[in-house]
Amino acid sequence: MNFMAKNYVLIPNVIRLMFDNEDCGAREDVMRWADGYVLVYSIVSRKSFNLLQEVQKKVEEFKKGSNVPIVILANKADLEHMRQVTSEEGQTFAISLGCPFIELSASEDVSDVTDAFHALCRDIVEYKRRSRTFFDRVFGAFGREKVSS
Ligand SMILES: Nc1nc2c(ncn2[C@@H]2O[C@H](COP(=O)(O)OP(=O)(O)OP(=O)(O)O)[C@@H](O)[C@H]2O)c(=O)[nH]1
Repeated sequence: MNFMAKNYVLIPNVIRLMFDNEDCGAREDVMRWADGYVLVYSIVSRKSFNLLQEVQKKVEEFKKGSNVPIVILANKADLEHMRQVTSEEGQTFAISLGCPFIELSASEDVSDVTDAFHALCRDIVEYKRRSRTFFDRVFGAFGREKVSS
């Protein structure tokens, strides 16, 4: 998936991390360099929702409270009869982080998943634009001119 916006072409490198246990060891470097995160839990698993909150704390720790882009995905919405986590709980969590919340069924409509990644890409572009420093803006452009000449 390519995502273009003004001065950026974003080529997402999607790495799937599973947090089924407490050991984050080898994944820590990946979590550190990521530009954004899609955090997924299953509405039929209270455990996955609880774990997600732990993962979010790790993200905050690695990114030093920099409000890095996150999208919360609540998967398996087709299994309503087995639901363990209410939509409100997911929504409240997302609101507390100030990030988008999408409840979906990956098995019923994959386009919702694509939309979620697009939303994240848009947030990453905006985040990078906002976090460019004065020196990046002035000398970044100057540096590029030198390289291309
Ligand atoms: N009904 C339903 N099943 C799903 C959905 N998304 C994934 N699954 C199924 O859940 C199972 C696990 O999917 P995986 O993609 O392996 O995900 P995982 O992270 O290993 O998740 P879990 O095994 O559920 O902890 C597979 O059988 C998928 O087909 C969904 O939206 N609805």
